[in-house]
Amino acid sequence: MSALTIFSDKDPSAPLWQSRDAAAIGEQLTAIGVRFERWEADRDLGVNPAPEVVIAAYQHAIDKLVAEKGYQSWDVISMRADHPDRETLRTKFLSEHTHGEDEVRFFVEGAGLFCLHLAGKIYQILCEKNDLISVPATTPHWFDMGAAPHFTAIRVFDNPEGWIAQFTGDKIADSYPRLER
Ligand SMILES: CSCCC(=O)/C(O)=C/O
Ligand SMILES: [Fe+2]
Ligand code: NI
Repeated sequence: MSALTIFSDKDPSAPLWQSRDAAAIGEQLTAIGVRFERWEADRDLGVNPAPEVVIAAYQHAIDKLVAEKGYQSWDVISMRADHPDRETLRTKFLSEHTHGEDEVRFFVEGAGLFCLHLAGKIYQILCEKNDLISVPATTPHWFDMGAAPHFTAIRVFDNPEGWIAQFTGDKIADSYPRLER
């Protein structure tokens, strides 16, 4: 079940607010300009699907996003507990960063923790299968896939090159809870 936990960005010791209720989560995230919706990730992908398989299975969802917002490229990120690059990638995404475009992700398997740093608060969003999230461009954030990652997400970009990030150099992520799994 997806979840949202909000902290002050000055105090990681106790959450200010927490919920697993979809409507309540949606309300909080809409208030800060984050799109969060439950879509249907109902296609059978088999075990460890290749990116082409994921794209083909969810072309209808990609087409919908492209028609809505004119996105220009997309890819698939899939991580498993035995992936040889899991630690390197976990460390990279755990560094606070921004993008010059909205961060649009559709989770079609597993889960990951998005952490947004905005308006003096940290919004930790546990995204799970079926969740579509769009984080506004320039929002400082980090992402935790956990020590034993298991997720597949479609990433949709507003530029032909794909994933481009600017790291803020802020070590704030080190003080906040990580994905517990
Ligand atoms: C579920 S996609 C996570 C990796 C990524 O693309 C990103 O920008 C994290 O912040
Ligand atoms: Fe990001
Ligand atoms: Ni799975």
